[in-house]
Amino acid sequence: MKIIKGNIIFTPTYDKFEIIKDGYIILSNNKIVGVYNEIPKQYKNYELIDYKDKLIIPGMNDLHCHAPQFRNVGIAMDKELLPWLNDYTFPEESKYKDIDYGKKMYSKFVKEIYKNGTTRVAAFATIHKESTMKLMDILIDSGIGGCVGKVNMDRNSCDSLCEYTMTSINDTLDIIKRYLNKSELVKPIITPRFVPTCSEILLKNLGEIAIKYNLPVQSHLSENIGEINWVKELHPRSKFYGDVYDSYNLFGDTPTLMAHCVHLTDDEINLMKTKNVYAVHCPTSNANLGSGIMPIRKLLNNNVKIAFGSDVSGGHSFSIFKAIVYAIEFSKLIWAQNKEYDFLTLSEAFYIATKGGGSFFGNIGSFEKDYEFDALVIDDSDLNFDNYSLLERLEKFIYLGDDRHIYHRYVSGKLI
Ligand SMILES: O=c1[nH]c(=O)c2nc[nH]c2[nH]1
Repeated sequence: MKIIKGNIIFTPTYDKFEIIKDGYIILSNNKIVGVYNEIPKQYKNYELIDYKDKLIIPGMNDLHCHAPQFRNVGIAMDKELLPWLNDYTFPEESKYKDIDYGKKMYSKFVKEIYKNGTTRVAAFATIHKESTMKLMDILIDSGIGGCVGKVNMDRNSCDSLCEYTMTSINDTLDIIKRYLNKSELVKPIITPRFVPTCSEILLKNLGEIAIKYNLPVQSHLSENIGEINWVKELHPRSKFYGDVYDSYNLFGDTPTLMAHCVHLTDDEINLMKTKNVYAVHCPTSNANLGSGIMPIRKLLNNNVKIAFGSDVSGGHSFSIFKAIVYAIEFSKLIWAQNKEYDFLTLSEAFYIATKGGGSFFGNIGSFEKDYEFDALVIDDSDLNFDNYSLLERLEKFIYLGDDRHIYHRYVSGKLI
């Protein structure tokens, strides 16, 4: 048992912050027993870690990013999705055939997400088996939790990234066998890159593997109009983009993340809701690649699960705090044009970054009883120069802070 003391802030629900000044979080192993104003008598003698006036908040969950695009973060944003993939992204990802390059760049990537307060991540690797396993090992060593996908693509890619279908399937199976039980915190995830780069036979096999091993799925959905039209051409009988994944058991038959979701049809939204498919909102990427703005209020009104993704390197920031800010700002731009859709509040965005995204991994992202203790300790002393309330301090840190304000990071009860 352990006791953590400080100014505790979290969002059990979308609509409100729970704030406990000088409060106590009681931990039993990696899980939360409760949050209290005073230490209950029976716990008085346990070890206490006193963070004094610092803020203690849940860790950030990044539910969509591309680790092998590390080199390209902050550059090469002058094109829309499909030419951007061909001209900048695929050439960079091809380099991960070289395991030493993979090791070097994946180490930098993991350091960067660690710095920015990400405690759980869902990451795309590349098609390359050896480099993908390196990324998994580096993540395991870092203490950050999450899942990593070997990317599958066997058509419509450059030669260096176009796999033989059977190689794609066998390499995926090999990684699953090696990593399914290697770590409690880092697991494999089935990762068809997106419909245009996956043949039907590949999609069919990946759906079967996901179900057989009960593995989650991650991919891209309805990000860009050119991409959506291409999917229509490739699959003329499908009702909408997500219907292609659905027909191969890759749309909610196991827990599923679909990144972007900018241009969804109403039927697609309904299916996402019915099958509990997460829409992963990647606001900076959607802006940088000119894809559009995810209609977040419409999705929330339709009870679709939402998480945030940094989507590096379409996105230029590793910080999920920045995703919170951009998501709020973009929702205000939509609201300014159409008052039918209320903008996102701070508590809603904070909930999405913590408990919303965390729910993909289990009881993660809140300080309620039985949640795993994933947390950030924030030292905002240089931002806290007047009589700000605790909520104002959090807001100021979210808008103005950076990794230098993150004093400690916990994942599943362990200081990392
Ligand atoms: O933003 C994106 N980044 C990618 O790497 C990608 N691949 C397919 N679709 C994609 N969208």
